[in-house]
Amino acid sequence: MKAHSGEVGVFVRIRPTANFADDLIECLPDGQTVNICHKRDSRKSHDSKKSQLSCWSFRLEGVLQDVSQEEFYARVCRRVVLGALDGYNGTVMCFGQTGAGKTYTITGSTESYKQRGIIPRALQEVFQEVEKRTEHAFSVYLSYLEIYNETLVDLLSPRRCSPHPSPHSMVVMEEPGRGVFIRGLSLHLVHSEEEALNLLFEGEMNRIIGSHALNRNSSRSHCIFTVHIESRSRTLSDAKYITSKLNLVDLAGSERLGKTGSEGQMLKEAVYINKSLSFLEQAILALADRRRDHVPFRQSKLTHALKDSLGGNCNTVLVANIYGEAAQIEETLSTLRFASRMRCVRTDPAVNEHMDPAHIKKLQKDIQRLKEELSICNKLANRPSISYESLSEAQLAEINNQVQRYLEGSLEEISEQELPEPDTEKAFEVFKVGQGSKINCILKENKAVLLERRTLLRKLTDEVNAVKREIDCTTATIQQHKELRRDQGTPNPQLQEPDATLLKKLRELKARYRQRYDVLGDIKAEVNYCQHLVDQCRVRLLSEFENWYKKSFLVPEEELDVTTEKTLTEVSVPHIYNSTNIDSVSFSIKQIFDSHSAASNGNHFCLTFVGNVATTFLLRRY
Ligand SMILES: Nc1ncnc2c1ncn2[C@@H]1O[C@H](COP(=O)(O)OP(=O)(O)OP(=O)(O)O)[C@@H](O)[C@H]1O
Repeated sequence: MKAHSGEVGVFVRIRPTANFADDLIECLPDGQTVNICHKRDSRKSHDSKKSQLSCWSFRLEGVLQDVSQEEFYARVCRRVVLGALDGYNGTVMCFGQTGAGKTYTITGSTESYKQRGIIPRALQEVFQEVEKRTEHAFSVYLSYLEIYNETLVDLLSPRRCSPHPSPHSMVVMEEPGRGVFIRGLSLHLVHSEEEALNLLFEGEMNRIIGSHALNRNSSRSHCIFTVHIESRSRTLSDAKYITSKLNLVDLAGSERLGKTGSEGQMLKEAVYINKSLSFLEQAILALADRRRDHVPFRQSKLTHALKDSLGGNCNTVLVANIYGEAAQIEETLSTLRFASRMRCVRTDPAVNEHMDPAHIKKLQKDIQRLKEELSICNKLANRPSISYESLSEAQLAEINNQVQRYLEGSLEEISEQELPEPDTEKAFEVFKVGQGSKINCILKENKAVLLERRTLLRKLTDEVNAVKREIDCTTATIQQHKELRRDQGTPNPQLQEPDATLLKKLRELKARYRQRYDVLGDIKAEVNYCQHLVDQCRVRLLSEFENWYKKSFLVPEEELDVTTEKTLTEVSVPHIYNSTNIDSVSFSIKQIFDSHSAASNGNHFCLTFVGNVATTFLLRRY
């Protein structure tokens, strides 16, 4: 799903009633506008029967009247649910007066499957998607929070059965990287729609039982059902994973205190509800006002718990439930005012991506192990040591140079194998002019022959292609002549003079083509053979270098017995300077070279030149 950057999606849902106030509520055919007319008693008028008519127009994302639960879910919630599976936080929140249909919308009617609400449909969709999206491994957790009179209640708490459940142990917390969460609220891992629905029913049941036990009205609380989703790629073994929260919120009904005539417990409940809804409204006003940099989220448990679920990086949808009877017109009006304010809240949904440090460590270990395995495989396959490290600047420059020359045509092939590891680069140069000089010379010669043969091959190919083009052209001309004469009705077209010349030319061209083609075949075979020789030489050069390098640099110190005077062994210089950097070897050799004899560790060495190259040296020890 694409992030819907913009404003909060605000929808109006009208509860069906036989007494719909047609004269006061008008839903326009655009499906987005609802007009409300309200007759108020005129205070100024002495005649109490006289009343003033005021009208308001509200334009929202959608006004839904007489829509089924299925259609409502599809139009309003599906995108938010799918977004949550892609890593976007989502909130669907129902607001409205008591009895306007919030619970019906969020949970649905228990009477029929068809009338199930947003939560069961969202759970079904989540698990259907989890099945479909096989390239990701999903973990789904559920939590169910109730806020009653500023007290947090865990509707799925495993400790609910305890005789002293402690509702005060839960606290709304905020942590960088984790956002807002409720410390102490239980999270339940679910693997299927069925498991998830069982938890939903359990939570509903706990809500009813709790309200009976504590003598309170179950619909006088706010409820937040949250689906926590975590997903990791099964195909990419990266340490990234995404998380999201899908909050499905059933707010307590808003109502006027005076209207209900509540007292006692009911009055207390109504005061708490109105307070928290008014704080919600204040938070929304602050969110909608871009000049404000402080939003008073902490004024109530509800706003604090919903801090990162109202606008911001969240896909937020508000459902304003209204009851379209004339007696409820004031509540309808206030619900729609709240809804239109919510429309001004901006959202900028973003995927919640995280890095897993434990996974990074595991990947580092895997890389190390794989490198070791690879190195063993290379050794067993007698392959020269291959570097899997990123290339040095010098190597990159060399590759660029080779590519450039290849494109210009002065280089026949780009040779990756000739780029040894940075540590061994200098050693390789020494080896090529020293012990490996013979095979290196052969390689160079073979390469030169290969280059020359390839150039010839290219020349011949061009020639053969040119002859072929000429043949095609001559054939086409002869054909054109034939057709022209046939159209003109000229007798015996084959014997025309111009054609005889063309046919002769065609015969000559074909003969040349055959001859050149045969030569081309021979040259191709030669190129293949030379290529084979070059490859062989290259492998030999590199494997000999590897052996030399191992002997020279990697032989353990204790194996170096230079005290036996009798043995006459030829050792290359780096062997003596075991594990010494090649620069210091070159420097030391220069010193030895100056004196033509050297004493090191009490042993005598004699410097020998191989060929005429001063940089090629062997030490003879006695
Ligand atoms: N769209 C609808 N279609 C059919 N019946 C509905 C619809 N909306 C609400 N009702 C019915 O209206 C009654 C009141 O709805 P509901 O309990 O959902 O209201 P509420 O806003 O949650 O109230 P409260 O704030 O008291 O919890 C229920 O019997 C419900 O089945």
